[in-house]
Amino acid sequence: MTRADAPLYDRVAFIGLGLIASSMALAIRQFGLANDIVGHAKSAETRAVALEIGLCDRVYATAAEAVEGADLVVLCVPVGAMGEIAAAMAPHLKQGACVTDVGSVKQAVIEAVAAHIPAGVAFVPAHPLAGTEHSGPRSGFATLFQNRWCLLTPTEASTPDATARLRSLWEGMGANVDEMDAGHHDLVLAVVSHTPHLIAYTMVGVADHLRRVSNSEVIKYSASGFRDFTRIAASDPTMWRDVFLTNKDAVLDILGRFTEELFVLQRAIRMGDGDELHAYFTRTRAIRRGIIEAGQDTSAPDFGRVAATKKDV
Ligand SMILES: NC(=O)c1ccc[n+]([C@@H]2O[C@H](COP(=O)([O-])OP(=O)(O)OC[C@H]3O[C@@H](n4cnc5c(N)ncnc54)[C@H](O)[C@@H]3O)[C@@H](O)[C@H]2O)c1
Ligand SMILES: O=C(O)C(=O)C[C@]1(C(=O)O)C=C[C@@H](O)C=C1
Repeated sequence: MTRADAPLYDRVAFIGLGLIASSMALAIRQFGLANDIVGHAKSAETRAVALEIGLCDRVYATAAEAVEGADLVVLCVPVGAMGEIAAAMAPHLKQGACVTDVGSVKQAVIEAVAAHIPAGVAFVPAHPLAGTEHSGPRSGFATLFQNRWCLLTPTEASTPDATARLRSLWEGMGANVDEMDAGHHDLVLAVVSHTPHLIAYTMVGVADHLRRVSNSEVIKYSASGFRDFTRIAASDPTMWRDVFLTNKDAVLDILGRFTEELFVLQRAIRMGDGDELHAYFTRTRAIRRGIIEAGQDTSAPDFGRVAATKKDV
């Protein structure tokens, strides 16, 4: 990636200075996508870190102060906190500004935020499909979004100009951008991200109940599959609590289907039905290969890897 010919925004304001905001701030600086970066974090310690490591030019103790004069406002807080923040900052937004967010769930964010957006301000929800299990201002890195998807779910308050500019920002940070309906987004993410996280949390919980996570055996022998589950299960508890509370219907739908599939495999194992198991695993292997052939970044140890055979990784 090279620097942009001209910055896309004069001032960008980040509300919440964790993994996604810090990665965006670093990428925006590296690729010259904005002139001025400001931020709001609740904690004085986070604000101090953001200045110390050069994420922000200025930091503010309130969202209202941070958004004053900003051309782009990026909400980077857990999904459950978006509505409260939107209400507090709304009267201070500049005319002509664009508000976006990076929440992992889209319908709930739109419901919580859209009503607060004043006339003359655009609102373009977004979701980068990139992350790690780490949190906070020191966890970001400028290459997080390279060759990853960012999904935009435009609303009635998304003007074509604001949407096109935001698309350019994500492309400028290395992402591939698609647009889709928020409800469809939430269903797709329930399949590819939310339910897999729940399964990882559950599997680590099972091992914990067996009292073998903290003692030597599980740690010592968890070289591959289980270790990937523990990475995922180390993700931020607040963020994921909010994801499950706000994408409830889609997750419960996919979880129901997951349970049915699990019973199919459970029955095959009980009945000694090797053909069923082999056919099933052949289908899942093909999915992994399809992802690789489609050129998706599989560098992070992810669910595709858990579902693949050892020969593939
Ligand atoms: N971590 C991921 O893998 C990932 C990927 C894509 C999108 N997201 C989404 O991005 C958003 C941010 O996630 P993150 O990983 O950067 O989290 P993070 O925990 O690293 O950072 C979140 C920040 O928000 C702050 N915050 C929480 N409530 C707040 C409030 N009421 N007012 C002000 N600040 C508040 C926290 O103090 C923290 O600094 C979430 O909505 C999440 O769903 C996360
Ligand atoms: O790689 C990880 O650690 C992630 O969990 C990232 C991941 C995902 O791929 O499911 C998690 C949540 C997001 O909303 C987007 C991306």
